Amino acid sequence: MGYAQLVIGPAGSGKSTYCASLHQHCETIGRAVHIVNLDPAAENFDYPVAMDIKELISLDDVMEELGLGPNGALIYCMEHLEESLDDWLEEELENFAEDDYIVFDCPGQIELYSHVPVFKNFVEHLKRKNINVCVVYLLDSQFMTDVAKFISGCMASLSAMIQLELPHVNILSKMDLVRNKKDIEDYLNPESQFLLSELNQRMAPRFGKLNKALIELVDQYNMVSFVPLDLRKKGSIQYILSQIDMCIQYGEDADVKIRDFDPEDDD
Ligand SMILES: Nc1nc2c(ncn2[C@@H]2O[C@H](COP(=O)(O)OP(=O)(O)OP(=O)(O)O)[C@@H](O)[C@H]2O)c(=O)[nH]1
Ligand SMILES: [Mg+2]
Repeated sequence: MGYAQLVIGPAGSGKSTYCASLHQHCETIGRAVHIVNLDPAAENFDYPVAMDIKELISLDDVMEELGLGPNGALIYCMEHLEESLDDWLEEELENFAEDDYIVFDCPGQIELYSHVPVFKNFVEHLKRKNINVCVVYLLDSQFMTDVAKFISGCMASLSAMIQLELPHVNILSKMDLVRNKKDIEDYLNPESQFLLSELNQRMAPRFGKLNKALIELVDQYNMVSFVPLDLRKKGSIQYILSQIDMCIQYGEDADVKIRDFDPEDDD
């Protein structure tokens, strides 16, 4: 049984920084973790790259050879990854041990998680290899300044959740930049009534029904919860890691093994 985090979220939300911090944290506590770059445009890394999509395909090459713009080229690269799941990915995964913990640092274009099927198939492939995967969705706390942005962030995360059908942890990144912590706290575990009244206050009355429907949707999926990530605080990344570990049952197998040998079970 292997374990993986799929680190996704909008462009610039802090995915690669999170991966680097996670790597550093794991190194400090003596835990093995392997970070994989899945962004064909990424150039600089603050973590050792255990596996790199650029060895399969690079954005620059695609732009140059096919005359595509950056976004079209990215989609092309990711479609190429999708076609290479059974050979390139399969071979690369052979380099990991069966119970390794892998973190995939993904590109930031959100269409990749809403309607392009590459990650859906990527994840299916990991599941077939007996890897427990958790989606780690990063959202920049700088955009959590009002309810409309919050709802739009929730919708983007929700669409990834529905598409990928995986355990899902939402993270509010860059908490060190938040001046007024109180404003953000309202959004970490918000009450639906609070969101609705905020939204109604902000929008023209004719949006009342839409607001209600949106809030109900978010509420029904029970996903309006964010874990704050403040990289200045040591405990922050540790707490997030423990939440994710719980989602993918990391560490639980070890317990089972110990229990198997419990002398009380021996008759
Ligand atoms: N202050 C602060 N800045 C951050 C934090 N995390 C990321 N940043 C900055 O935000 C910018 C984007 O961070 P990245 O980690 O590259 O974001 P990303 O999501 O990997 O971006 P893409 O891969 O391009 O989508 C960089 O300038 C980072 O230094 C944080 O916790 N605090
Ligand atoms: Mg990145």
